[in-house]
Amino acid sequence: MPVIEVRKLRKHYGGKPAVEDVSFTVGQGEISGILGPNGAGKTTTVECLEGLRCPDGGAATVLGLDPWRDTAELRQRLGVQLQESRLPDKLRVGEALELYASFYRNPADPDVLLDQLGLSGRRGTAYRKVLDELTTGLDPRARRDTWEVIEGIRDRGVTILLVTHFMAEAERLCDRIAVIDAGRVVAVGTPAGLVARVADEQVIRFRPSEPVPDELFTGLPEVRTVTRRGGQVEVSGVGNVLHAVTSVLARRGILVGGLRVEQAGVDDAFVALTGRRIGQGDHWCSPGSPPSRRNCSRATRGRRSRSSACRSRCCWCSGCCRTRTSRARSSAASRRCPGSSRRSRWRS
Ligand SMILES: Nc1ncnc2c1ncn2[C@@H]1O[C@H](COP(=O)(O)OP(=O)(O)OP(=O)(O)O)[C@@H](O)[C@H]1O
Repeated sequence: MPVIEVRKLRKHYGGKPAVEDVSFTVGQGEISGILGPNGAGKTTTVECLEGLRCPDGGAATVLGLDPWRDTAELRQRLGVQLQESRLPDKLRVGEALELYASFYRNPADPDVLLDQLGLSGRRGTAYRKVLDELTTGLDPRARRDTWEVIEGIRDRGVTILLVTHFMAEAERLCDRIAVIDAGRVVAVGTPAGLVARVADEQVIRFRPSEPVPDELFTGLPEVRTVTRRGGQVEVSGVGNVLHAVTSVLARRGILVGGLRVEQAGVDDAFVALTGRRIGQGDHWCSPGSPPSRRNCSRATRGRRSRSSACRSRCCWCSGCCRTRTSRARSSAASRRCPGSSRRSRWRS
């Protein structure tokens, strides 16, 4: 039996669809990824699985439990890395662990956790100080360390649902990926399986010596998509697309710099499946890089404050199942969930 089963999940906010038709399963001990651009419905889907939101339609079970009806039981068995969270700044690391341990009938051993996270000896340190230091140090190596922690948890038999914008992260960690766009699952598969769908595709990247209109390439039968990143043009296509593109440029006397030809990866599969690249108007950070003005595209970029959405996404939550509780709380109207016998104070 799958650990997570989602069937035709639907959730609207004020009549506007956030999740229209989401179905996927996650097996025991898998790391399963949910990948999609901003507003795709990832958070809403995960919040339904955590029992934070009541779906308007469809069904979801986690460990055979209904997240909305069996919330108390489910929370004894579910760990969630929230997208944002707050603790008193001066709470000590040991106290924070004891606080969280007090929520569970069979909590994890704090000493083992401290050891696994390289925080032995920090039990008496204020948690904010530890987080600041960790965040500053979350360089590509720290990111890989975090990936190893996640893999270690999986190796102990824990099932992980991971919401991420990082293609490299999804490719490295996930056994399977559900690609969500506009509230619908557009593909489910292994990273290799998704790439295989566009396996015959090549991506050509170059900087032209002068501006070139998209139409120069979109009219070629070999070309599938044309996208731009700054002055760089990316043309994806099949067959002898390299010859077709370079020929059309040569005929116009346009020189190219930084020419690179790549086989398709997961991000190319994403483009092929959704028709757009994560990063076009989305909050997008380069894999393996700490958040910075260069690689964070939202208004929060460049800010280093603790409350920065950019930082919380990039550093702390991109690798983990996460949700946006603040939004859930603020939008919370008391209402009855269809099929539920309980009334909630703050869920919507
Ligand atoms: N509480 C809410 N009230 C109204 N609309 C909401 C609420 N929460 C989400 N939405 C809308 O629902 C849609 C899906 O949002 P959701 O946060 O689930 O997507 P997402 O894929 O997680 O996006 P992101 O990557 O930005 O977190 C978006 O259009 C969003 O604006």
